[in-house]
Amino acid sequence: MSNQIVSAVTIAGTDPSGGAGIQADLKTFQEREVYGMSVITSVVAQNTKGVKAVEHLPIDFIEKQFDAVWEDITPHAVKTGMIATIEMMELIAKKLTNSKIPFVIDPVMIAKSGDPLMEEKSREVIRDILLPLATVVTPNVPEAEFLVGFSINSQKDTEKAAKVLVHQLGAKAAVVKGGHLDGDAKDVLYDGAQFDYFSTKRIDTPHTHGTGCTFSAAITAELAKGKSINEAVGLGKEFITDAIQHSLLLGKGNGPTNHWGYRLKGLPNRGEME
Ligand SMILES: Nc1ncnc2c1ncn2[C@@H]1O[C@H](COP(=O)(O)OP(=O)(O)O)[C@@H](O)[C@H]1O
Ligand SMILES: Cc1ncc(COP(=O)(O)O)c(N)n1
Repeated sequence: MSNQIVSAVTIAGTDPSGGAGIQADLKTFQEREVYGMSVITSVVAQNTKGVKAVEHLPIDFIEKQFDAVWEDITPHAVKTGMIATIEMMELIAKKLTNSKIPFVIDPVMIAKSGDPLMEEKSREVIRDILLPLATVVTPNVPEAEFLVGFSINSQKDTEKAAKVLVHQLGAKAAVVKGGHLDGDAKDVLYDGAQFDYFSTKRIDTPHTHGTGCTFSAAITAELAKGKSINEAVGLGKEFITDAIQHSLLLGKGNGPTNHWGYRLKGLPNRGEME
């Protein structure tokens, strides 16, 4: 792929304050040297303090955006973030059923601020019609609990959930993220054959707005380049850790991560520099 421009597309909602959603995904693609494209599902009036309003785009307009990308520039990988309604999920399933490119699903349900980003009745539909198409699904603990139907309180539960996501719900691989558990930030990857663990010390910061979006976008970018699932998750984990470590002191709530944080490796974080 050395002379080829690698591209990826994100299908998701927006964050005008720039830390999550489409904006976080495109910044991440850019930092990973992947040409980023987007299909917007919902326009969200939100910032680091929370969600103020949501407008879903009409389904035929989402389809027009999708077709505008695909008829012109075939992406090397695709990811989904916020997909709020059943109709949006059915559209994406229709479009991606015979797709051969890697497909990362970040099953966004509730923002860190506690605001719902997916209609409750859609949760079973993403599980039933989209998960079987996923190359990698990247739920956080509450999302994984909903998808598998049992609570997750330990590493054993996390491993059990990852197995269910693959063997019963049809994803090729699952990363259950440990951001919401106590202790180290330990993510568990299961690829249908073995477990791999990606763990870092928990960084003591409230500035984690958009961490899930950024992590899954980095994984998508690496899969677009042809990396294996294991390599892509490892690189994604390094990327999100540096982004949290050097998170920006922006906003009045839970601030955004720093998408160029990897360039500051080894340097003091912003808080220490102040
Ligand atoms: N405080 C933290 N310190 C280090 N890593 C974190 C922290 N919070 C989340 N992560 C990591 O960020 C990634 C996204 O996880 P998470 O925040 O759980 O996602 P989501 O945004 O979907 O809730 C995971 O790799 C997780 O381990
Ligand atoms: C459009 C959109 N997609 C995803 C998230 C989740 O990000 P987080 O859980 O960090 O708030 C968000 N806030 N907005």
